[in-house]
Amino acid sequence: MDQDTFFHSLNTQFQDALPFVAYRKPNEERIQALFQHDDELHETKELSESGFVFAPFDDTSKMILLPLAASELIYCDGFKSEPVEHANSNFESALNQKTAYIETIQKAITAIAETDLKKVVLSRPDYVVKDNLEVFEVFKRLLSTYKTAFVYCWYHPKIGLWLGATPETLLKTEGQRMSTMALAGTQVYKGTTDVSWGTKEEQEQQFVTDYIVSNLNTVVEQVSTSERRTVRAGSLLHLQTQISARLKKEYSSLLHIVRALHPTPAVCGLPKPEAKAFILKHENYNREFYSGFMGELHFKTRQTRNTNRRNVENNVYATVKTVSNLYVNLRCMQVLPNTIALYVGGGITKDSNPEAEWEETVNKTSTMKKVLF
Ligand SMILES: C=C(O[C@H]1C=CC=C(C(=O)O)[C@@H]1O)C(=O)O
Repeated sequence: MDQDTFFHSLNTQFQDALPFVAYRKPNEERIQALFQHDDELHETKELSESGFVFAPFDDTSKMILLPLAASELIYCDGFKSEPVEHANSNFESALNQKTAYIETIQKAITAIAETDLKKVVLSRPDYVVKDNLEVFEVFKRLLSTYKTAFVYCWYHPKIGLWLGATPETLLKTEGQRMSTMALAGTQVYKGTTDVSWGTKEEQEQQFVTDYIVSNLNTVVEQVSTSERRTVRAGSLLHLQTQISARLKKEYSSLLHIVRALHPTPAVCGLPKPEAKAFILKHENYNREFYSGFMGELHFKTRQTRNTNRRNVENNVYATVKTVSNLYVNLRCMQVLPNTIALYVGGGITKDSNPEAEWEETVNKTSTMKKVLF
């Protein structure tokens, strides 16, 4: 489908107040959209259905599903990126937001010194006042600006409207293979990925890798980890380790694996229960879908393989694979009446400097502010 028809269909679905998601996976050309036929709110408890899941941070709250069986799937292959002028990224944050955030960071540093807590990811909403947001123009700007991210626009009339461009994969599964990543540590991109990292960032990222590997050990086998490398996410850099493994037969349900991972110490902390309790007690707002996860559940992909060049017709083997692609909902915004809520956070450890942690969240808001106008 061409770009104009694709965006026209999205607009019609939105005007009709019907649920949809439009998204592009990292480094891919194709934008896909799932249009649900009615406005029913579907929930998934087991992650066993085919469709698009949108799950909150709090793993005791409802995971929303746009079921493939109740939706139409459309594609756009020829999206033309447009140069984006990033003029308006300097929206000011209220001063009292800063004071409150720094106080919470200080409480976290004290808790880390005095209890078993080793790392906690604190976050905050940042509000931008804006009337009549041109949602699909913002979505196009996200698509044009963040090619290596998972870029999405998700809507359900009974839940709300979210957009984002996240650098973090939660989980990919294809048949018996799975992969994930440990992403943490942040610095501003200054023209090169050849940078050095402080001990705080290296330790923070190592916590995430160790946690993922040890938690996965119960549900997978043959775990392998890549070298740690620096990756770019828009105007920021992070440390990343890729982790892959084979699913154990008895644990190959997606829910088992997601439970072993989500919420990872990249968005929650360590130990997980203590970090989560700290967040729920001290953050003073509801994260909802920020730092939750989202993506394709059990999509069937058909792969053809040619085994004999001479007799093509009789030797094309088609295998149908079931794949799931889930991403952590970071660098995202929620569109509210006359206001946009941007959500940003960062990992706090014993070595955190509160002022620098505040600055890190300010830098993270720029991912979204750059595409607002
Ligand atoms: C929690 C966020 O980022 C996570 C992912 C990468 C680096 C992070 C950090 O440096 O703290 C965070 O763990 C966010 O962007 O809101």
